[in-house]
Amino acid sequence: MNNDSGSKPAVRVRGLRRTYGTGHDAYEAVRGVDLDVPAGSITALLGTNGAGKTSTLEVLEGLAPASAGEVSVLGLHPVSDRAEIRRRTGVLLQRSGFSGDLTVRETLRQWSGTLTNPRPVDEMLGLLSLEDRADVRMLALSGGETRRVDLASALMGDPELVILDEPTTGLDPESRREVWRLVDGLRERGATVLITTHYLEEAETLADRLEIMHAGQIVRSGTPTEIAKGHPSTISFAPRPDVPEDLLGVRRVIHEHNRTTLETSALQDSLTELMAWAQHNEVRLEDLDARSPSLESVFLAIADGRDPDPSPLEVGSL
Ligand SMILES: Nc1ncnc2c1ncn2[C@@H]1O[C@H](COP(=O)(O)OP(=O)(O)OP(=O)(O)O)[C@@H](O)[C@H]1O
Repeated sequence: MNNDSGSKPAVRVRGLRRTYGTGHDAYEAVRGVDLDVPAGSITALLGTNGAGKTSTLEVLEGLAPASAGEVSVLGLHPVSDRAEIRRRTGVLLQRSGFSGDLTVRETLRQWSGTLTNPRPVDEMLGLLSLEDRADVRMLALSGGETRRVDLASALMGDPELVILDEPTTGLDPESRREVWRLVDGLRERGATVLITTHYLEEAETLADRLEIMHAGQIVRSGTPTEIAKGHPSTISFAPRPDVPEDLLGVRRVIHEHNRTTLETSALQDSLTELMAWAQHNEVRLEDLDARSPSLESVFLAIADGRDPDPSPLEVGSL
């Protein structure tokens, strides 16, 4: 693979805006996105439904023009240099564009004919565990199998940059893990990967960097640990309306119908005091759970508007 992008980001986006429709019907789906995808990294673009991830990717892929802003992909312009970018990039769209009449092998063979330096069809069939489906027509495949053919075609040209829009949606847990191994392997080959996903575990497992998008903007950037840092840890148990609210480190006590949750900035201190209170009052805390801040808690806070700092934040640079 010829990765000559040096230390420059493989993808650089500044002030990207994208509007659908015009006049009264205009809707701005992307509202000033800045994004760097470092060369050789796996970067995950995460977001709530309708956050603008696909709308952003479509501009990078040269499928749609930006309303405003600057975009460079492998140092090139997504529209005017589209042919060159396509040669060096593997793209997995959300929807497959292959005809249903051809078999899997015929589909990949046909696709292979459009590439400059394709990896062998049989190698791709093996890589995606599709050998025993090779002679089945595309229309007879399951959703997960179709997704794997799409992925095989995206990776066949041994691309420098791989853009994967929800690569594991519709896959069972085992196939999902296979795809993770495959994506991880791309990093070892020196490729740059930009992936969108709804699965937080996927983003945490795979990505070097996360970009969290909400309502058309990037609201958090950094490694999973950096992003979770600063968010509260939680201690929760079966409902206890009598639990003291002034335990060391506790910022907030949430009483829900089936659970009491303490948010704390000092997990061990709060837990120690809670246990002392429980012992002193002979209280048994049923279904006790204590956890450090997770990407999930940050994501949920963003999704339901509880994000303590909704302004764009470059956590990684702190
Ligand atoms: N062709 C279109 N015309 C008008 N609005 C659109 C169009 N395509 C997308 N949108 C709107 O733009 C917003 C962003 O959509 P987009 O598909 O980019 O989000 P997403 O982050 O990829 O969402 P999801 O995770 O649900 O796939 C949504 O509110 C969507 O309804």
